[in-house]
Amino acid sequence: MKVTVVGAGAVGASCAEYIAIKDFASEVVLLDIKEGYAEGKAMDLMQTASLNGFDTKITGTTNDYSKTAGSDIAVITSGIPRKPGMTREELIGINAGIVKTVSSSLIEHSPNAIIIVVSNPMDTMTYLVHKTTDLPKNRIIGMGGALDSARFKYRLAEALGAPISDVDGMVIGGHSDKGMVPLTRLATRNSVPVSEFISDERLEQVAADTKVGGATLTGLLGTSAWYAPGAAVSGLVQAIACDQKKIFPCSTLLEGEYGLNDLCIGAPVVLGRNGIEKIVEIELSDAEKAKLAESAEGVKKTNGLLEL
Ligand SMILES: NC(=O)c1ccc[n+]([C@@H]2O[C@H](COP(=O)([O-])OP(=O)(O)OC[C@H]3O[C@@H](n4cnc5c(N)ncnc54)[C@H](O)[C@@H]3O)[C@@H](O)[C@H]2O)c1
Ligand SMILES: O=C(O)C[C@H](O)C(=O)O
Repeated sequence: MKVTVVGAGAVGASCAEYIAIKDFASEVVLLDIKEGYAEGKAMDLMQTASLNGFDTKITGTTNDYSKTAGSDIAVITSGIPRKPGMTREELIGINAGIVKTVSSSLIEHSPNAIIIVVSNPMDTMTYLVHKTTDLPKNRIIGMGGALDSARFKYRLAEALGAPISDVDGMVIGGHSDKGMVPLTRLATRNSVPVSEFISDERLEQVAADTKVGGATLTGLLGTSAWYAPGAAVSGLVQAIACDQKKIFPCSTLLEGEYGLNDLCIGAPVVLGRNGIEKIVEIELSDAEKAKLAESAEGVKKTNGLLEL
């Protein structure tokens, strides 16, 4: 199993590290446009192999896509991150050009690869890959919901005073400060609805904190987060590589599901060796449907800024 990660910056390197530590891939290729950077990150990571006990071979290259040839999975993290006070949508001007070039170079050398898009604004970048390549929809996956759901579970555990392993929950919708839809109604603590333990007001606060999870970290760090994003990407890569058939909320092209069309937005999907093997349609309440429709409007507005 060969995995390429384009962008050896904060998220790309974190994702490569988690993939290697889980030891399911034979090879991870890091590619960056900055001279020597991916090679340096790869060497540093390889020097953790004996310490962390993995055999995955990590190599780096400066923009040489021939080194990525034959990849089974390719992750796109290249692009600029936001700074405090910015929205993800403001990154579209620079990142759209990068994602378009990178996806075309990746596919040229790895025509069978499954592409995972991470660069922001992620739902729009995922849509851009659909619009500018001829890959089938199951092989284009946007990562956002897996991360947002991990943040939701963190906030839920905090509010409940419970261990995170006791908590389950999912965030669907757009990966944006306003567009996320944390499904509070369906969140559970060991199969019991969380509303049995905390007030509606506290649950609303959990949802609000989840939605600004990325912005909160950007304010603290001066740039956006990388550990949880990297771990979330590695989870998707592992589900595909190991044909796990796990459900994650991912940005996927909707063609009528949830009453939505012609956009990529977060919805639960089954991930296996063929990428997105099924879009799972869960019964939403009227309030949840309205929030998802509003989120979709926001994503479509950003998609409208693309020069297609
Ligand atoms: N979808 C998500 O949940 C999520 C989570 C975190 C970050 N992000 C996004 O991921 C992107 C990367 O974030 P980061 O913190 O790793 O940024 P970073 O600046 O640390 O790394 C980005 C890397 O991309 C490289 N790069 C730029 N143009 C390139 C090109 N054409 N080809 C190859 N490499 C190129 C840069 O040299 C840099 O090393 C940002 O757009 C950020 O907003 C998304
Ligand atoms: O917040 C950001 O800009 C990066 C990423 O989308 C995140 O949620 O951490």
